[in-house]
Amino acid sequence: MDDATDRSDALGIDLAADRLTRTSADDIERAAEAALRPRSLDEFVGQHVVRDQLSLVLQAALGRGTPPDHVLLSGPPGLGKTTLAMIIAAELGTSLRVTSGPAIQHAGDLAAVLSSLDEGEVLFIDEIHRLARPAEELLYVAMEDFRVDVVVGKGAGASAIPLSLPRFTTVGATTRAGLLPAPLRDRFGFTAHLDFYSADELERVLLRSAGLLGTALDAEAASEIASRSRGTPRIANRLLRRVRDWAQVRGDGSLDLRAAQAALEVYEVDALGLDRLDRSVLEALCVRFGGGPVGLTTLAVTVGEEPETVETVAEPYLVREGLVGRTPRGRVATPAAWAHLGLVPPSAGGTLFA
Ligand SMILES: Nc1ncnc2c1ncn2[C@@H]1O[C@H](COP(=O)(O)OP(=O)(O)OP(=O)(O)O)[C@@H](O)[C@H]1O
Repeated sequence: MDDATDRSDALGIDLAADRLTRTSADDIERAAEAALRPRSLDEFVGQHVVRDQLSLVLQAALGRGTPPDHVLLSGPPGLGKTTLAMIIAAELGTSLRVTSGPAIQHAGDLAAVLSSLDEGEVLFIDEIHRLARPAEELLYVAMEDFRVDVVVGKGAGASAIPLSLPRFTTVGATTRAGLLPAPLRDRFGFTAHLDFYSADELERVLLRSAGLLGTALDAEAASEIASRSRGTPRIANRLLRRVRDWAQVRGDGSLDLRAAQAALEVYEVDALGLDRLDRSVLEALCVRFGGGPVGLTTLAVTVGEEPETVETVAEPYLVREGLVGRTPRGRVATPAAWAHLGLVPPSAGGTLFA
């Protein structure tokens, strides 16, 4: 049994269910991530307000001996929503069942998951905004009344047989809270939004991860990687693994500033931490559309991505860094975007290199 499986088992995670929703390449990446996941609220770095609020919710529930209210976690990818769901189950001393909106094609799929839950379990629904409407409606009733209505037969002769469920806690995760219908949102007693991490917090994530990987990361290297991790622990951990590769293959094994800078150059992570997708979006905005405004769909087609990927993966960080603005007429490049690409905005003399 590998370390990741070991840790997952320790948290009672239903890996088999998780695998149903993942490709094998994702599995490998997730196994590497799993080994670095914090396992308790105390180990979870940053997000102080969310941690404090959640800790209260969990302690109160434990004190009462009843499952806590349903929890909704929103925020960009890689900020710790899945990790928090696992921590919630671990802190409650119960097991976690994992599924996702796209994995549930029909209401019957969800009914099957719900009816297999044990008392007090945590049901994690990743990408909950992508649940099909009939499944969503079934979930309303399950979350509120701990009941599913199993429909038997078709057409006029169909009837609903109520099936009561054990009390459980839903933890929903979404990168797009705005897409959740109000009736579903209202059924979560606690909602939290995870924000990008500061460089200091990411340094702590990195030093902790390096310790778990059994490597010594020096302070300068930690600071360099943190500043190029787009405020995201998943990216910080991924870059750390790439720096470790570089140090092992091309360096002398030390995870120092030289190794960090050289590896980040090989992997085309620029000074702001922008990756290829971020830069394609900026370049399309500035070079192709003269700085905008341009609609999300057009922008996504230009960079060869789904609009949802551009909107949830690239855009939040570009907006936060002040490189892209969102206006009612579409996305616009800010002066900082032109400067970052080394270009001069058209009003200042055309899309020439500065
Ligand atoms: N607060 C944190 N402290 C330490 N490590 C963290 C923290 N948050 C996330 N991580 C690390 O980042 C990785 C990604 O986190 P996680 O899978 O929970 O993100 P997510 O928000 O669920 O992403 P997605 O929306 O893509 O599913 C985890 O493996 C974990 O090691």
